[in-house]
Amino acid sequence: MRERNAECHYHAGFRNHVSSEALPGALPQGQNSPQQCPYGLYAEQLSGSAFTAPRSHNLRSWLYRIRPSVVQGAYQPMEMPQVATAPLAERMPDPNPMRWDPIAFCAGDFLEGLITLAVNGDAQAQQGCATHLYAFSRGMQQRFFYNADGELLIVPQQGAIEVRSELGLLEVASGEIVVIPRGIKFQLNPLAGHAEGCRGYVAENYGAPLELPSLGPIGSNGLANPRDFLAPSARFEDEAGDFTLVAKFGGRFWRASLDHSPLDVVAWHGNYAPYKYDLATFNTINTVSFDHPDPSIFTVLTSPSDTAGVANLDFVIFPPRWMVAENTFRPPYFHRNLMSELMGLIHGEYDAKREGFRPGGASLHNAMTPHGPDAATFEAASQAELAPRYQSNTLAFMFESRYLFQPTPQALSSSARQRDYGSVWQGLASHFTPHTTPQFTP
Ligand SMILES: O=C(O)Cc1cc(O)ccc1O
Ligand SMILES: [Fe+2]
Repeated sequence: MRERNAECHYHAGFRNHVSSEALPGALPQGQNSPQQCPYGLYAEQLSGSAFTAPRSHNLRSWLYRIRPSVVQGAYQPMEMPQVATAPLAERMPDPNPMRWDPIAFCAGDFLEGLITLAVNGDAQAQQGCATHLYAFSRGMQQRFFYNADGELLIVPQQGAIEVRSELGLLEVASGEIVVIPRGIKFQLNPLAGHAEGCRGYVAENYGAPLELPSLGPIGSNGLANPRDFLAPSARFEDEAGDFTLVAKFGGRFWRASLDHSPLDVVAWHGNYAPYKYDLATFNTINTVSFDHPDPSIFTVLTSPSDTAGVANLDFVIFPPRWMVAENTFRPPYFHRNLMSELMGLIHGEYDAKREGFRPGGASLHNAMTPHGPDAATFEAASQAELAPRYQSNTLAFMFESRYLFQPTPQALSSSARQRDYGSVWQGLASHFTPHTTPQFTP
């Protein structure tokens, strides 16, 4: 039976090896594939890495389920035209800075409310990512989904969601994130009481699974601490009916019929599972002397590429924090970077932009495109009194990648696009005074 309002139970720790059972004794002891599993369950291994990946990166879970996943109809192609995959048919990345207002809510479910903003890399080469926006208002009902093209990093901006997954239930509010690994079947619904609409951002990571960044000289604690990541406990549905399993595979959507709920895993063990994380638990580190450090100090999770230190995808946040830097222009500096930056705002205001960057909106600054504080921010921060100040009412984030983001045709032509975005810097006048004597402050 479906347990609608069951409590969520979590296992704490990043990518821990978890043993979880919804019925006592459902996990086989001492081995993975006994001749007969407890309760008449089927054993099925789900691997998220090559079998031969180094142990530190080896990901797999053993699922003990009512029916094995092979019990399903044939896959048929289906249309989902608003969701795109890299590479796009026409390759023409654009160096212009771009910004979008929040998109409108659709009356449908999570999949119908998903729109691709920009993509990079090549999904089949397992490089790069897609960035999507979602805005939906109803549950997936009889539909379930898995993504063979990448793992999903979901950033709710408005409205709490529930993720009913094969490995258990996660409830995720705005200010939290959830990561659903490649291949895991799930259903994403508004959490009860959030039917007014759910909106947020998704990074579909084609590359190496997200991991915690190394801390270098910071030491053994700080930034996102492993204990704050939560994986769900086993929880199953033994339900017959007409269900549809939607798969994203090779850049296309497919559907297969099912006569039972695919969320029928009674017990599991392993280290391949969805997880959630509350961004408020991020241990923010910043200067206590002068200057504005690079935003890599705010990295929550990173998907490394084959080149050390050059990420396939970084997930970076700009959380509430104390600003204490002395004799410093405190907001983000003007810059041109190798890495390409796609930003979103969960709530409040972002300190580089006075107006126009709205919660639920997005901005894009591709490699080497100049950007930074808008003219109003520059003028105000150049004159501001530099007392210690708590920067509250803010939670922005960045999907940062070594690969150029290419907006989709629908993002380029969208009415949500702010076509005059570049004008936010054009009021920056010359203040050059060549005939005065500079005042150096040590
Ligand atoms: O462009 C941005 O707003 C992101 C950003 C923030 C920051 O503090 C320094 C560099 C940077 O790219
Ligand atoms: Fe930037």
